[in-house]
Amino acid sequence: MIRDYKIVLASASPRRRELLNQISLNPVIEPSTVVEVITTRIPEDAVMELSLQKAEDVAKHQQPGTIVIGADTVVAAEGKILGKPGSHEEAYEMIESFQGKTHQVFTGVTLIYCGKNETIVRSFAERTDVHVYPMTPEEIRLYAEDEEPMDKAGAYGIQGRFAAFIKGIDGDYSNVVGLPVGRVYQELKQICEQEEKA
Ligand SMILES: Cc1cn([C@H]2C[C@H](O)[C@@H](COP(=O)(O)OP(=O)(O)OP(=O)(O)O)O2)c(=O)[nH]c1=O
Repeated sequence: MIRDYKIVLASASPRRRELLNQISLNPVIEPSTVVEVITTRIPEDAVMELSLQKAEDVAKHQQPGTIVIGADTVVAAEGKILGKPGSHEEAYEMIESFQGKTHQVFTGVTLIYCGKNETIVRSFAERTDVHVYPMTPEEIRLYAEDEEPMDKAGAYGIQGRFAAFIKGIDGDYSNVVGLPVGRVYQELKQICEQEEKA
């Protein structure tokens, strides 16, 4: 059973911890300090790559019987991969580029099971399409000036004030907030089943 394992979340994101708490998992928080390196322009591959780097960094010093979760979220709009904005001006540009349109949010997740004699590594990526209402320059300015966009990929929080501009989504909501918890649970279950059979 999943609750027999120690779960470590290799992320400083409070949203990811809350999403795991929502499904009754209470991970130990150990954010990774790895320097993130992307070697691809394909968003699915980039987020899996980054999630693997974060999970591997934290898995190095775990006891047997631990499962480490690493994750990374980006927004893809008009062929560009957008992470967190570096300034309020950059937040404005990001939001301006996808107001009145549809963009994609990708979250990559890597699960590493540290066993006595073996290690199991599973990486996957989830995509959610997000449709945004047209916004006036004033609405964009007011939102981009706020602190809410500054620690979020694509410079918005669907769970926050930006909900006023969300027309709809196709895919998993929790994936946009930073962790596709349904998929994470299903993958964790498979690791536990694999380990219990061994
Ligand atoms: C698009 C979107 C992103 N986000 C957040 C999820 C992630 O926390 C963040 C993307 O940054 P990440 O680099 O994926 O994660 P992080 O820096 O918060 O944490 P760590 O590197 O330690 O794992 O953006 C929202 O909260 N709401 C949204 O609508």
